[in-house]
Amino acid sequence: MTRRILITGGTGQIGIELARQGWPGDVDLLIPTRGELDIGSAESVATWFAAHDVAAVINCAAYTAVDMAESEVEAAYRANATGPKLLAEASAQAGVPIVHVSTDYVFDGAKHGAYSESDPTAPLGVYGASKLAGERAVAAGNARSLILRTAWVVSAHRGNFLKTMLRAGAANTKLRVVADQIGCPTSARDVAEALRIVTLRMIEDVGTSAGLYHFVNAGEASWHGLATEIFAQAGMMVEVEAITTAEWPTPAKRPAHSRLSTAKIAADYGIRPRDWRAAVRDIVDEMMGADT
Ligand SMILES: NC(=O)C1=CN([C@@H]2O[C@H](COP(=O)(O)OP(=O)(O)OC[C@H]3O[C@@H](n4cnc5c(N)ncnc54)[C@H](OP(=O)(O)O)[C@@H]3O)[C@@H](O)[C@H]2O)C=CC1
Ligand SMILES: Cc1cn([C@H]2C[C@H](O)[C@@H](COP(=O)(O)OP(=O)(O)O[C@H]3O[C@@H](C)C(=O)[C@@H](O)[C@H]3O)O2)c(=O)[nH]c1=O
Ligand SMILES: [Mg+2]
Repeated sequence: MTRRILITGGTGQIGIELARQGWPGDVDLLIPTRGELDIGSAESVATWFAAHDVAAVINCAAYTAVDMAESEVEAAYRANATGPKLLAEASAQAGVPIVHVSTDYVFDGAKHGAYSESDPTAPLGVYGASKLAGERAVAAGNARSLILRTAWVVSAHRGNFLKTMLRAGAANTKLRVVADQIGCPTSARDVAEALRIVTLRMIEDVGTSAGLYHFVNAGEASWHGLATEIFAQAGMMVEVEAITTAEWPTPAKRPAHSRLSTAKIAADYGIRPRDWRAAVRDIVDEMMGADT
């Protein structure tokens, strides 16, 4: 029997990589456009689930514009809190698991070690707060739920810091980038692989570990360190000046230290992420080889 998996956010960074994963032959991915399934609309979600039978849901749809969220509060909560709530309830109703993606921005960044799943959350901005509301709605709405927090996602697709740097570096010989925000740069492809593994386990329901998990690539960097590595890998001569957060004012406050520990997903799922530099190399190669 075919196992159908609903993937929302199929045009986003992680959604695109999920579609490219090597799935078992009996898995059929259903990847509706936002027009076909608007996760923020109760009517759209009800209509879609009435018309389709699925074995699991992976929610990669979200409002991800961190600075714009500060002024577009309703839009952020619609996609990041209402949407996950509706999907959790619809999947629970159908008796199937939901895997939901969340973010390091649920933390305030005051901790100096890596955050574990049991650390208290305290988002600094609207994006993080709306994502935290989404996490809670998913956990409350479906007992068979797994929330995967990731961070600093980069890929050859859509908008992300790596693509911003390559574009800015092509137009400027010198850039200024904050060096006092530390996190874990993470490949969308590697997140997608982790999502594939946990989702198949959730469907099979054998010794399944539901709940909260962190997945990021190994190592840590500042945005300045990430930019420097991107230009080195791309062979671009761009001078990257290290600046402080105060020297780059933005509408949203961002966590200073948001490294995530991956000890739990390693222990429960055997997932051991590679170093972020190897992940960046693959993306730069992909972008230099062909235009995506
Ligand atoms: N980017 C990052 O650095 C990080 C992301 N995350 C989380 O990972 C997940 C995926 O992020 P990423 O792939 O980068 O996101 P993108 O911004 O690349 O893509 C967002 C996706 O969500 C879709 N979408 C937005 N609103 C709706 C809606 N109402 N109904 C249906 N679809 C909608 C978009 O569709 P359309 O093309 O129509 O706009 C798009 O497919 C999100 O949960 C995000 O919070 C976590 C940590 C870091
Ligand atoms: C473009 C640019 C940004 N910056 C700074 C601004 C900011 O502090 C930092 C990162 O900028 P960005 O806006 O690209 O990153 P941001 O959108 O904050 O990235 C976040 O996105 C959401 C969706 C997440 O979930 C997080 O994990 C994280 O990946 O770099 C510079 O210092 N110089 C520059 O030239
Ligand atoms: Mg951004």
